[in-house]
Amino acid sequence: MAASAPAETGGGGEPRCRLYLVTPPALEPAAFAEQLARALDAGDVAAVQLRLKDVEESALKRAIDVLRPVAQSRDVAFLLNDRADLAVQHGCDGAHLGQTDGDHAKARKLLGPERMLGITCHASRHLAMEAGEVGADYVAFGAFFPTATKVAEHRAEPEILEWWAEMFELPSVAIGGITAENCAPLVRAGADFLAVVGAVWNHPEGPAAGVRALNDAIAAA
Ligand SMILES: Cc1ncc(COP(=O)(O)OP(=O)(O)O)c(N)n1
Ligand SMILES: Cc1nc(C(=O)O)sc1CCOP(=O)(O)O
Ligand SMILES: [Mg+2]
Repeated sequence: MAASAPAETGGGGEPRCRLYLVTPPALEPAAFAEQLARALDAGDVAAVQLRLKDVEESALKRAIDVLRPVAQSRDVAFLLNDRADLAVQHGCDGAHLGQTDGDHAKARKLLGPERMLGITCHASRHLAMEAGEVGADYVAFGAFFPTATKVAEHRAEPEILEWWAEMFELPSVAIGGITAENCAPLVRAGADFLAVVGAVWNHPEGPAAGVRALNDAIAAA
C-alpha cells in the first residue's frame, strides 16, 4: 500500500504482511509529527491513517497539512479516516470509510482510480464482498482482540482472513487490539496488513520500539 515502494517479500517471495499505522484519536500535530517520523524511520510501514475524532474541520485540515508530508516524503501512503472529500482536497493517498461513513460508491467516484478506498467490514463476509463490488482497495476486518482505543461492537476471528485470502485477491486489513504478542495467528491466516494504534503509540519504549516489535513478530509468524 506504500505510495510507490514495492511490497516487501518474505523468504518465499510472497508479499508479506505489512504494518498500517492508525493515529490516536486526539493529537497535537507538531508534536505528533516527530513521533510519526520516529515510527516510520524505525522499520517497514505501508500506510498511515489520520483518525481524529471530535475535532473541528479546521483542526483536521491542519493535522493533514502537517502530517501528510511526513508520511509521503517516506513513500508511505497517507489515508484519511471518515472523509473522502477532504482526502481529495488535501492531497491524501486515500480514505478509510466505515459502514456509516456515507455512500461508498460515491466515495469511490470522488477518490478516482488513483486514490485508495478502504472499507470497514467488521466480521462480515457479506460486507466484504459488497466492499469489493464497490471498488474498495482493501477490506478491513475486526476487532480481533479487545481494544482500549474505541468501543468495538464486532468481534472477528482469524478464519475470516483465511477465507478472504482463499477467495479473493483484494488485500485484507486486520484491526483491533493487535500487538506484537498476539499478531501471529492473523499473519498466518493471511492478513495483508495489520492496522494498529495502541501497540505503537502507547508502546512503553516509544513508537519506534512498537514498530520494531511488530515487524519482528510479523517476520517470525
Ligand atoms: C484500517 C481500519 N479498519 C477499520 C477502521 C474502523 O473504521 P470505522 O468503522 O469507520 O470506525 P472509525 O475508525 O471511524 O471509528 C479504521 N478506521 N481503519
Ligand atoms: C479504529 C478501530 N476500528 C476497529 C474495528 O474493529 O473496526 S478496532 C479499532 C481500534 C484499533 O486500535 P488498537 O490497535 O489500539 O486496538
Ligand atoms: Mg469511520
